[in-house]
Amino acid sequence: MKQISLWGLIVVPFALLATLGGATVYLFSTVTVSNVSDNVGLHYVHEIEARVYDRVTELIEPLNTIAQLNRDALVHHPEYLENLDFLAGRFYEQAVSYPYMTFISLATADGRYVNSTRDPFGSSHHIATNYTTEPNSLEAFYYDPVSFVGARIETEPSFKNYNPTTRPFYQDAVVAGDVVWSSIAPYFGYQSLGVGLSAPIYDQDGKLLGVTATSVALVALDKYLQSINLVDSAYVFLAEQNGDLIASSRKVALFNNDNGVSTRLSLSAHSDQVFQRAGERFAPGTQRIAVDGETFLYHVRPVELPYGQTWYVGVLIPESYYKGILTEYSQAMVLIILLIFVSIALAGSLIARFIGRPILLLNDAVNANSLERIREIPQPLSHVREVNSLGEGLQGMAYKLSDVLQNLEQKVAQRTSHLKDENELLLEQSSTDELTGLYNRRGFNLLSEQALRQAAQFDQSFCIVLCDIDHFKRVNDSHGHSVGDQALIGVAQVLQSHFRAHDIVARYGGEEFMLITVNMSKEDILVRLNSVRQSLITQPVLKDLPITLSFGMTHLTPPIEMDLEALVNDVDAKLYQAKNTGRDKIVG
Ligand SMILES: Nc1nc2c(ncn2[C@@H]2O[C@H](COP(=O)(O)OP(=O)(O)OP(=O)(O)O)[C@@H](O)[C@H]2O)c(=O)[nH]1
Repeated sequence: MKQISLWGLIVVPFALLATLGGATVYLFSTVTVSNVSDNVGLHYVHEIEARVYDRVTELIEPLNTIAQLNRDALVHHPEYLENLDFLAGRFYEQAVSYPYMTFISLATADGRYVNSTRDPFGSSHHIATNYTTEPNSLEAFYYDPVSFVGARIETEPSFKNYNPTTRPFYQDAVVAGDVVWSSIAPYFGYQSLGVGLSAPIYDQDGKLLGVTATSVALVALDKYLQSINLVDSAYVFLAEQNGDLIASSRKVALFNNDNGVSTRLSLSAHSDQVFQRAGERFAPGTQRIAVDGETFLYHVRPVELPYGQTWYVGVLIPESYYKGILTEYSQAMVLIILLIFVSIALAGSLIARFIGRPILLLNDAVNANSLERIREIPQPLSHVREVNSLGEGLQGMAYKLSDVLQNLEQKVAQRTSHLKDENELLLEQSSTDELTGLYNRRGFNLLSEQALRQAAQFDQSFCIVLCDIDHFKRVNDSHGHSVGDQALIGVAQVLQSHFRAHDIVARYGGEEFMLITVNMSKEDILVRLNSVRQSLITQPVLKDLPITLSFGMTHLTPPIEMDLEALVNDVDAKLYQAKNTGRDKIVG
């Protein structure tokens, strides 16, 4: 079976997963970026538009509310027209809460005029009338909480022959017979466009009593658009249906005053190319326009105002911005996923290291086939409890095995030595004749070859003698077998006592003895054999029962050339000869 390391088992799958996961997220995010990017862009656009929309309605609402309030009040209380100072105070107080409410005014059908005038840039707020000091003389006055029209403000300019009934705000309202928008135009003396509502006031009989009007400074919207924290290269504007700008996110003069004639700035006449292109393609809805290599998502939304008025808010954002955000987002996702997988792989690698290395160490120690190596395994082996306990278990086992082996070795040594002793005993027993204690035939065979080799090697004489007790059967028959045994033991002792310790004296058969001497002269041997014969006579082994021996003898002098078998046959033949020729003799 194919094997894989623990490290490979943990790290490789996570590395593959990281690659696969990263690639999948990258592909998915790339597709997603292209699919959802426009939605993201539009979402951003709609959010800006909604903010502009809210700001416009917030600015316009009091314009309408106050005009309506004042018209309704005067319709139901035409007697108020008798006290225009009171109305001046009322207008002033109405304007206080609205910083950009530049004018709240009333022009009566008989040409009197009163208003609350507020500087759109916040430097002054006062009352103006054209009747206080002299008819048709438009002058500025402080607000007075008691008399409403307070002291005249000398620093403010005054205008003679001011007849409000000839002014467009009055004329337009009368012609329309209802609330009407003024056209958007610059205020006299102020760098701000303004727009107003004029409401004609009729009594119960339908008779025109005058016109009340409100006006608001559109610089509020211009400032607001410039205050929006737009992304780089994004644009937002507010324009009328004809493309004339009301406000824009780029700070630029929205009108020109040339010798008292004012000209509004239109989108298509804007100095910025993006506004120009937006002006050319100015229509509600979503479009894409390209300017200088940059593509913009362009959306125009109508802002519906009361009395049929519609303005338009336009937003342009560069595609690179929102696509860039999404791409960055998706790249961050890919990076995070890769980081997560790499972290997991690293953690896995550490785990593999914590588990795998100690296991390899254990494996090496076990494979070394040495209990010593296992006993030398460092402790603690690992920070992982299970692996550590495996190491401890193995080490404990190695110690126990060592003890067992040591005991075993001792036992084997003891047993071996015992066996050796037993072997030696057995060997001795197997070479020794039990009855006489002489070598038996096996012992003789073992030693006689060795003696023959020695004599041949060292050029020594070699003598072999075979002797047999004469008529031994009779001994057994007449005295019993155990007496026969005593005779055998006695003869053996006599033979052995007449030869050297290293000479070989063996019981060769029942009552046959074999004798081998090396390096002993024939004469010396004959002397010894005869001495044996003599000893058996003088010192009989059995009382009253003389024992004689017959001998066959072969004595060789160097060089020794006969083998043992031939020598045995030779002495056997000589013994046979001794037996057949009267016994109790030596044939050699
Ligand atoms: N007691 C006793 N007798 C033995 C032993 N081994 C052999 N014999 C006897 O030795 C006798 C040998 O007899 P034979 O072979 O006929 O020879 P012999 O009677 O000695 O006659 P010759 O050799 O011709 O002189 C037998 O009676 C055997 O029973 C033994 O270990 N003990």
